[in-house]
Amino acid sequence: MAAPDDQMLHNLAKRAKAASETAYCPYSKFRVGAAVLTDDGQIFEGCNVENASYGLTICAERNAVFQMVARAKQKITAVVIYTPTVKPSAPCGACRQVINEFGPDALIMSVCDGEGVLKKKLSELLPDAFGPANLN
Ligand SMILES: O=c1ccn([C@H]2C[C@H](O)[C@@H](CO)O2)c(=O)[nH]1
Ligand SMILES: [Zn+2]
Repeated sequence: MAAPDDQMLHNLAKRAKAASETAYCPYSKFRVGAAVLTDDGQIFEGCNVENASYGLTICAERNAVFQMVARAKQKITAVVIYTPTVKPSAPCGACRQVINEFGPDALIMSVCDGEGVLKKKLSELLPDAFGPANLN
C-alpha cells in the first residue's frame, strides 16, 4: 500500500487518541494510544496496559501490533502514536523492534497535545535492525 495521505494520518491520529482513553495506567497515569495501519487499509488500536509487577507493562504500540496479528494481518504500513504531552515522543526501543518485524518500511508518526508532529520511517528510528532475515 502507498504511504498514507494526510486525511488517513489525521484519522489514525484520532483513533490513537481515542485508544489512549482505555489505557490501564494506575502507576504512571500516562495514557498512551496507538493506531496501526495495515497494507490492506485496516486499522488496529492499542493502549498501554500496566501491571502491579511494573516490568510486565505493555506499551500501546506493541498492544496495537498484537491486536493486528491476532486478526491475521501481518504487514504494517504506518503506526501513529498519541501521548498526552506537549512534545511528540517516538516509540521505545522494544516497540521499534516489534514494529520492525511486521513493518520495516513503516511510517511512524507521533502526535501529542502540543503543536509538534514527529514523522519518521521505522528504519530511521531503528537503523541496521535485527530482523527475520538475520536468522538465515
Ligand atoms: O511510547 C510509549 C512510551 C510509554 N508507554 C507507556 C508505558 C508505561 O505504561 C507508561 C510510562 O512509560 O507509558 C507507551 O505505551 N508507549
Ligand atoms: Zn514501547
